[in-house]
Amino acid sequence: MSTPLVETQGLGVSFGGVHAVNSVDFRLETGELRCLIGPNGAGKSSFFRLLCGQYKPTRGSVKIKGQAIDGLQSYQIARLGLGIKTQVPSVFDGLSVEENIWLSARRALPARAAKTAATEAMDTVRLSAIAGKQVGTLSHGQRQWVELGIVMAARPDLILLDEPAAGMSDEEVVRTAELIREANRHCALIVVEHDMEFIRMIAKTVTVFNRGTVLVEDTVDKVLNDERVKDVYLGKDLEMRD
Ligand SMILES: Nc1ncnc2c1ncn2[C@@H]1O[C@H](COP(=O)(O)OP(=O)(O)OP(=O)(O)O)[C@@H](O)[C@H]1O
Repeated sequence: MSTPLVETQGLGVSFGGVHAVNSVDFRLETGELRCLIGPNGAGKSSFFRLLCGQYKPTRGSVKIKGQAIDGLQSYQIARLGLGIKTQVPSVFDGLSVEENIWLSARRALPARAAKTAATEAMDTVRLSAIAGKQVGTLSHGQRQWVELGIVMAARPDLILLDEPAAGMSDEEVVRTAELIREANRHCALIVVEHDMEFIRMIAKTVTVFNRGTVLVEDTVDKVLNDERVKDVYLGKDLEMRD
């Protein structure tokens, strides 16, 4: 079997008596698109933070491309090919969409490769029509897409997205789903999201967290019909769009 892009074994982090993440064995292949769901407090954000080195594990390990990341700083983990939209290093409101995306590419790559990567990222997020617009003047949805373009421009192998559809209109959600599928032609993604309809639009495999552990991992249809999943969401609406 080939080396997975991400692999965790027995991964856990605790805060006092709270086991935010507990004994998680997780595997993501190169180029995969995976959604993480789970009720509030299930451990999804903590798991993300462990993957990018923001939290140090209390137990277990995280490997990216076969390399253990313990002891590495976040910037060193980013150099392994990890892009995180919630941590877009710098979005300059006074610069244009294109300038922001180009700067991100140039920070990560030599000049020639940066030009290609920036052009590709602009294509992926379909913002050519507003390439010259100042980012500070954009709508919430457009800004999210610019941020995705900024992450894409650095040519990561894996992007972590935390609730990319939050606060968006139905139309923006559909477009965001399309952009994520497009981004997935270039790299793997792990997406944490509460909006189940959005998950249906993008997901193949879904990992369900509950109380810090992986409850189920399966196709989106099987997961959404799984009695155990329905149980953990009991009393909380599975957020469905009409
Ligand atoms: N830095 C921290 N200090 C103390 N407790 C924490 C910390 N980070 C997470 N926790 C606790 O760990 C548990 C899991 O939290 P986490 O934010 O990872 O869940 P989540 O699935 O992302 O929830 P949500 O969907 O509400 O964002 C919660 O009980 C939370 O209070």
